[in-house]
Amino acid sequence: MYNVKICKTPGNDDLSLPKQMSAAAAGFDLTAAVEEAITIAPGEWKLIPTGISLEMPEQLEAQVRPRSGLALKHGITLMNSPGTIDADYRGEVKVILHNLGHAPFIVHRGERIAQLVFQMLPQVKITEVAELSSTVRGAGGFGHTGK
Ligand SMILES: O=c1ccn([C@H]2C[C@H](O)[C@@H](COP(=O)(O)OP(=O)(O)OP(=O)(O)O)O2)c(=O)[nH]1
Ligand SMILES: [Mg+2]
Repeated sequence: MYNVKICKTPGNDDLSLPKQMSAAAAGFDLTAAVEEAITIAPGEWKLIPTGISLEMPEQLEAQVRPRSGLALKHGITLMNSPGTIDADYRGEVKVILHNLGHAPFIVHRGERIAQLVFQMLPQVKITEVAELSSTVRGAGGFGHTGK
């Protein structure tokens, strides 16, 4: 169990903290901290504040992921899905909502717009070498094994 601290950004005391909607939900739903409802036209994307900032242990990252219901019903996804929240980021978590649907999408204050999933990060050190080991796959990729 990891302890993650959450701070509400000023003016957002009325909003709920990121919340799991079932006992073992992977995601903590994020709410829109827009002052007034805003509209995202079809094809447009907008940066939406969530009203929180985080402090998590360095072994973790947080991913911001779309909600499947909004994707299925309204074509709403995230421009950079999954968004990456670094453990040393102390700013407000924001979400780049992208309307791939055919109708304008209205974001209301307090609406659940995305979800935060915490992940373990392996510690990695990068080393430059002249050559890599050979494998059967080699450089084959991008569908080279067929459909
Ligand atoms: O969907 C997102 C993605 C990022 N961030 C914040 C947290 C993250 O730690 C920081 C930087 O994100 P990223 O590394 O993806 O963006 P960048 O374009 O590389 O910016 P930077 O140069 O600040 O790292 O922005 C969000 O709030 N929401
Ligand atoms: Mg970066």
